[in-house]
Amino acid sequence: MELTKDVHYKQTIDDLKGPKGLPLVGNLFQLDKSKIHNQYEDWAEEFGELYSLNFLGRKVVVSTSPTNNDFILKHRPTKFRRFSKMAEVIENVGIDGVFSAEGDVWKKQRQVTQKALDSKNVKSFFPNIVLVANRLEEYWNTLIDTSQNKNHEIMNDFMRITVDITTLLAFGYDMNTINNKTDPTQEQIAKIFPKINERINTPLPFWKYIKTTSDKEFDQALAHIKSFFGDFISNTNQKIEDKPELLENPSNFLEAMLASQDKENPYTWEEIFGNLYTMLLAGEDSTSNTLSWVSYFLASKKDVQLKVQKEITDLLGENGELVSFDQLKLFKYTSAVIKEAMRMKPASPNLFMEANEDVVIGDVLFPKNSLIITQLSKSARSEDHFENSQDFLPERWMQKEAGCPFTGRHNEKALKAFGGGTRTCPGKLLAETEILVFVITMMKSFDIKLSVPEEEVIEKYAFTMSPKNLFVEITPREITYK
Ligand code: HEM
Repeated sequence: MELTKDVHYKQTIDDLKGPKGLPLVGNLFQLDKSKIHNQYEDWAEEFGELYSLNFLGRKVVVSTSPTNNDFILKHRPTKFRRFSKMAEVIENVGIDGVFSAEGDVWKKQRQVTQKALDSKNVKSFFPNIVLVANRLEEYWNTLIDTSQNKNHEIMNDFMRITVDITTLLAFGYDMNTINNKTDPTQEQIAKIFPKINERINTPLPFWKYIKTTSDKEFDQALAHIKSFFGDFISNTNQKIEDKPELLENPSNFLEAMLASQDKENPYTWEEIFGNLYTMLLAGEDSTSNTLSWVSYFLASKKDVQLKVQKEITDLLGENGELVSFDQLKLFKYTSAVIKEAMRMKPASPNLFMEANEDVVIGDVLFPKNSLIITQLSKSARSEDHFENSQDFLPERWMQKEAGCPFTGRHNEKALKAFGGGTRTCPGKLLAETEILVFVITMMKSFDIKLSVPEEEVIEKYAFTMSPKNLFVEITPREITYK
C-alpha cells in the first residue's frame, strides 16, 4: 500500500471486521439487491459503525456513523467523489450531469442547478405545483365516481405528478401524465432508472458485449428520450436566438442553463441533455417514493391522518384552497409527519463514495480509491440517535413547541435524507414544497386507508427505496372540523 507521508492512523481498512464471505467472490452472493440497505443496517448491528465487505477481492467499507458520514459528505469534491463505476455507468448512457460530474465540471454545473432550484424560483414555480396537485384531486374524484377507488396503486400517480412537475421546471413542458396516461415519453422514462441501478450493481459490464432484450429496450427508450429532449434544446436555442432578452429572466432550467454559459466555452449538447435528464431522474423517484411512504403512514395511522386533516381545516377553513407559498410554513404538524416519514423510510438510504486520496476517517486509514458506502438509514432509525426510534412520532420534530416529550435523544445530524455537505440535494426545497402541497391537497378532500395488511407493504431498494405492495382505498373525506 503506497501512502502519502504525513497521514496518522491506528488501523487500516484491512483491520476492519465484516461478514465472512466465500473464497474469491467474498460477500457478493450474500447481497439481496432489493434489500441491500437492510443488510447494511443489520451488519452494522453485528460489526459496528464501520465495517468492511469484500466483492471479488475489492474491499468496500460501510459507514453508518453520522460523524464519519458528515466528514465524508463535507469533503467533496476534494477528498471524496461518487463511486467512479457508478459515474461511468451513468455517463455511458449519456446522462452526464451534475450528479455524476466531479471537480471543476461539477462546480460549474452545481452552480446552475442550485440557482435554478433556489427559493426564489421554487416560490415562483408554486402555482405549477398547485396546478398538478389539483389535477390529481380531479383524477381521484373520477376514481371514486367510477368505483375504481379500491386497491389503488397510489405510487403510480405520484410518479406521474413528479414527472410533470420536473418537466415543467426543466423545460417548461406540461406533460400532464395524469390525464395523458399513455404518454410514450413517460413510459420510456420509467425504463431508465431500474436499468441504471441494475448496471451499477452488476460486477462485470456484460451489456457492453452482449445485449439482452431489456438492454435493447433500454437503448430504444434512451434514443426516444434523447430525441424528445433534443427538440426542446433546439427550440429553446432558436427562441433565444430570436429573443436574446429571454436570457435575462430565464423561465425554466434549460433557459437558465443556456443563460449561464460562457460564450467562449459553451455547454456541449451532451452536457445540456445530461443535466436536463439528471433533474428528471433525481427529482422523480426520490420525491414519488417519499410521497408514497408518507401516504403509507397516513393510510395506516388514522389518528395521524385526522390530525393532519384538522390542521388543514384550521389553517385553510372548510373547502379552503392553498393560495400562496408562504402559507406552507404554517403547516407545522403536516411538515413534521413528512419529516418523520423520511426518517423512518429514507428514499435514498445509501450514498456511494470513493476516496480521491489517502484519507483518515476517525483513526482508520482509507487509501486512495477506497470505496465507502455512506449508509444513511441506520442512524436515522437507531435508538442511539432517536428516542423510541421504531415508533412513528411526528411530534419529535415539533420539539420547540411546548410539551414535546421526545427531547431526550434527538440527534438531527443522524437524519440525512437529502444527503449532506457540499453536494447536499439541491432539490430539497422543491421536493419539500411538492410533498407538502400534495399531502395537503390529498388530505383536504380524501380519506385513505390501506387495502392490504400493513406488514405486506415492504421496503424495496433499487438505488432509491420505495414501498412494494402499497395499495390504498380512497374515499371522500368523512370528518370535517367546524
Ligand atoms: C424527497 C425527495 C428527494 C430526496 C429524498 C433527495 C435526496 C437526494 C440525495 C440523498 C442526494 C445525494 C446528496 C449527496 O450526495 O450528499 C441528492 C442529490 C441530488 N438531488 Fe435530490 N432528492 C430529492 C428530490 C430532488 C428533486 C425534486 C430534485 C430536482 C428536481 C433533486 C435534484 C438532485 C440533484 C441534481 C442532485 C445531485 C447534486 C450533486 O451531486 O451536486 N432532488 N438528492
